[in-house]
Formats: sequence, C-alpha cells, structure tokens
Amino acid sequence: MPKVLISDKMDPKAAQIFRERGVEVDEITGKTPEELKAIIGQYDGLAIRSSTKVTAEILDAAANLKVVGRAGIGVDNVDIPAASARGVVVMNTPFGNSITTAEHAIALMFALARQLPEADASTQAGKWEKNRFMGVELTGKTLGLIGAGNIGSIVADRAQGLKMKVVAFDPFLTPDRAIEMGVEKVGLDDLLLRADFITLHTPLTDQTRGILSAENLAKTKRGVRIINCARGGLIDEAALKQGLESGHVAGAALDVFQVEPAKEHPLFGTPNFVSTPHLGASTTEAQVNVAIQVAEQMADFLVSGGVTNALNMPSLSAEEAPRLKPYMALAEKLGSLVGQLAHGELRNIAIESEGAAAELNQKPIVGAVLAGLMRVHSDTVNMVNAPFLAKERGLDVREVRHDREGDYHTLVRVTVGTAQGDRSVAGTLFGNAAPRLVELFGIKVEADLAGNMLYIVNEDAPGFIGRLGTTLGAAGVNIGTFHLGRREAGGEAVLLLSVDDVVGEALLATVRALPGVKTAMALTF
Ligand SMILES: NC(=O)C1=CN([C@@H]2O[C@H](COP(=O)(O)OP(=O)(O)OC[C@H]3O[C@@H](n4cnc5c(N)ncnc54)[C@H](O)[C@@H]3O)[C@@H](O)[C@H]2O)C=CC1
Ligand SMILES: O=C(O)C(=O)COP(=O)(O)O
Repeated sequence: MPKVLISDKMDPKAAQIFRERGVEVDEITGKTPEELKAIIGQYDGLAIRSSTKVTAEILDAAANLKVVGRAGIGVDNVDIPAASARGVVVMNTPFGNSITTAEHAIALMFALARQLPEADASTQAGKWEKNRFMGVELTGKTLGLIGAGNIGSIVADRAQGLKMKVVAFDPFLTPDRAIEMGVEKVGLDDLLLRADFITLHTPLTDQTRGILSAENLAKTKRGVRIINCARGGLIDEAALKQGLESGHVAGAALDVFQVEPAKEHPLFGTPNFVSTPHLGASTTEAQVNVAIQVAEQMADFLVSGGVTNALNMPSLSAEEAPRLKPYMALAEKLGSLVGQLAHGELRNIAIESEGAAAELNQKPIVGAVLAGLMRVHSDTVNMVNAPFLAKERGLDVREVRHDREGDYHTLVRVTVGTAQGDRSVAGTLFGNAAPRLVELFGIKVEADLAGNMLYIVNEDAPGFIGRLGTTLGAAGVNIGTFHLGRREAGGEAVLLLSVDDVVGEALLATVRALPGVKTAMALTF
C-alpha cells in the first residue's frame, strides 16, 4: 500500500481521502529539515503547503518518493529541477485557492484605503481618534495589476465591481484576453506611473524577483498603495520601508515576506504598513478545496498512475491511465530494446504511432519510450526525468502520429538515429493488453520482450538452430521461447530467445564463435 506524509497543516479531508483511496497516511507537521530528512525515506508521496521546503537534500534522502503534492499554487518551495532529475512528479492545485487569495488582496486594499488595522487598534485602545483617520475612495482609482493570471483576473473582476480602472502588466497577457477581462494591457513603466494601487499576482521566478525594486518603486506615483499577496521576493522590502517613511508610498500591505515565517521584520511598526502572516489561501473553503484536490490527485497517481496538474510531467487522466498502461509497457520495452541494441551515441529518436495508438495521448508513450531507452544506462530513470535527461543529452525527440492503417490494429514504432544509420523497432498489443515486438531492424519477428533474452544475428543457413540449441544446452541454459525472423531465405536472420538464466560473457563468446554468427547479445527486460 503506498504511503504518504502530510508535512504541513492541511484540512482533515486530505487524510480522509488518502485512506478511502487505499493510501496509508501520516500527518507530521512542523518538522525541521533534518527531522524531515530522517523520515522521508519511508514515503511514496509528500503532501505540502508553503512551509515545507522540498530541497535537493530532502529529495536525496527520499529514496521511495514518487510524488510531491502542493495543496495550493506556488511551488517556489519545491526544487522542481531536482525533483525532475530524481524522477519525482510535482503537482499543485492551481485553482483551489485563487478566489480566496484574490479576496484577500481586495481586503488588504480596503485595509490600506481606510487604515482599518490602525483605526481598529486605536479604537480598542479607547482613543476614539475620529479626526486622525482619513481614507481614500476606491471608486474611480486606477489599480495596477502585475500578473494577470488566475488570481489577477479575479482581482480585476472584483476591482471593476468597485468601479476601479484596471491596468495590467503581464507579458503573457494576449490583447484578446485583456479585452475579455476589461483591462488595459500596459507596459510596466506605464503601470508604475499611473496606478493609485498596485497589486502583485505573479509567481516568484528569476524574471519577477524584485520586480518592485528600489528603481521601480521610485517610478511610482506619489501616494501609491501597494498590496502583495503573491510572494515576498517580488518587492525590495528595504526600499518599500524607505518609501513608506518618506511618504512617497502612502500604504503597503504584505501577506508574504522574503523570509518566512517573518517573526521580526524592519517593516513592522512602519506607519501605514499592514501585514498578515501568509493568509492569502487561508479560508475554510479554499483549504477544503486544495486538500481534497491534492489528495485525489496524489492518490490517483500512486494507485492508478493518473497524472493531473503535474508541473514536470504531461497530464494523464485516471480514466486514460488504464487504457494507456499497456501502451506505456510496450513503449518502455521498445525503448529499452533500442537502448540495448543501438551502439554508440544516439542523435535522435522518433516515436511513431498508427492505428489505435495514434488516437491516444502521445506524451506518456513518448515518456515511456525515453524511460526505457535511458534506463539502460541508469537505474534511477523514470517517465518523469527521462524527457529531462534526453534534453540534457541533446537527444532530438520527434513524435509522429499516422492516419494510415497498417498490418496491425495498433502499432508503435521507435527509430533511433545512430552513427551507423537509423535503427527501427516496432511493436503492437495483442488483445489490447499484451506487448509484442513485431519488427526488429527491418525484419519481421513476433516476440515477447520479457526477462532474460538472447539476440543473435546470423547468416541464414541449415543446421544453425541445432548447433545453437546444443551450445546453450551444454551450458545448462534452458530456452523458454524461440523467435525467428529473416530478411529473405539464405539472407540475414534474427533470433530472439527467452532464456531462464542470464547469459554470461563466456557463453556469449562461444555463441559468437559459432559459424555464421554476426552478432550475439544478452538483453534484459
Ligand atoms: N498569499 C497566498 O497565500 C497565495 C499566493 N499565491 C501566489 O500567487 C501567484 C499567482 O497565482 P495565479 O494567479 O494562480 O498564477 P497564474 O499562473 O495563473 O498567474 C500568474 C501570472 O503571472 C504572469 N507573469 C509571469 N511572469 C511575469 C512577469 N515577469 N511579469 C508580469 N507577469 C508575469 C503570468 O503570465 C501569469 O499570467 C502564485 O504563483 C503564488 O505564488 C497563490 C495562492 C495563495
Ligand atoms: O497557494 C499558494 O501559493 C500559497 O501561497 C498558499 O500558501 P499556504 O498553502 O497557505 O501555505
């Protein structure tokens, strides 16, 4: 039974769903990285929010880990390249908390406009400072949106309801989408110049880090109010403090900080500064949404191989998974076969599908071929890291679907380009379930690819099969199945034998010495 660790506070629905789906679950929150390292090795899945930092070091200790599930959106606390390299799927729940986070941004905007936290503290301190607090209206003001994705567009919608004018800076926002959202697409400088309020809704990336730098803050309108419910690293916090102290920035509300938890911070106590402890996603509704979603996605993956919302792997629905599974087994075997047989550096690989295979989602088939191919050289390769490793090695991967009807109702062909030319193998599924090799380097064969096998190319001449049988028998190697194919009578023949034991180097040398043998290799599947 797969085992999952929930390492950040999560709605109890998550654990309930894991158990209902046949996944064992432990909930252990608040661990230090060292403590997490000590226990992570026993788990197949890790369910987190933003507190757990999934570093390369943690991943190195996670020998059995197959999936990290983020109950939320931002995954900047997960080292995704390190996870991909180790074959661990990383998934998030991209929509479950977006309304809630957008509402928090709007709440903070009101808090700034009307100085609600200060007014509350003063009133409850018995001061009744009616003349101290003077707010601003939101109606008619310009809201500058940095990042117009899921959360940004909900903020834009709510702000329009408040009769604000919304301008948005997002390099990936298309003009059509801007029209649909009713926002004006602008450049960053234009936004900085015009916005009365600025709200940030981008992920933290190398491009967005410090997007509100000292230089950019200096370009803002005097009296600007800034809200950040995205990630701490987006704003230069020291420059923001200066802006607040000089009065250039009339107010700033941060839900997120460069270093969290922020228990001490130079901004604390600064006039017109409002803060919340990363509460953007903290509503009952959002937490139930993300807990259910992350547990369903992770259980689907661990139990049936379905992949949803993965950031480092193509999606594969739980419904598709059973239909694709035999294809992935076939693809992996074909990849492994070419990986074992093709000599030298592989330059490119083409994965072609025809018949029923062409109607399927190709990404998992391609991933499985690459996994089979790369696993020949490394034990730690799987479908997640195989495409990544292929890219790293400069292998050109091509995917082709054919409409044509061939000899088989379904066929997957894998062709690799080597220094000696192209080498191609093809396979089908018998009864839509059992993988069978049907073509090997241009020769028609029909073979199971399983267990220990012996691959021989020889000159087609009488007496050879008898001599081979005698040689193997004398070495105590039992033949399970025997598959033969040839280009033409008396030409080159290919033999694929399944054998009960590993064929060692000494026996291979004897086989190679038999008259007419051109190649003899041991294969394993
Ligand atoms: N405070 C909290 O509790 C929460 C914070 N978040 C944060 O909010 C972020 C945004 O979430 P979503 O809207 O769901 O993500 P999203 O992916 O739907 O939208 C992000 C937008 O940022 C844009 N973007 C990317 N690079 C940019 C750049 N250099 N300049 C301007 N725009 C850029 C993208 O084009 C995209 O439209 C998350 O990445 C997460 O870090 C999310 C949920 C809760
Ligand atoms: O979903 C996100 O990106 C968030 O920042 C929410 O963080 P949390 O799950 O509340 O720690």
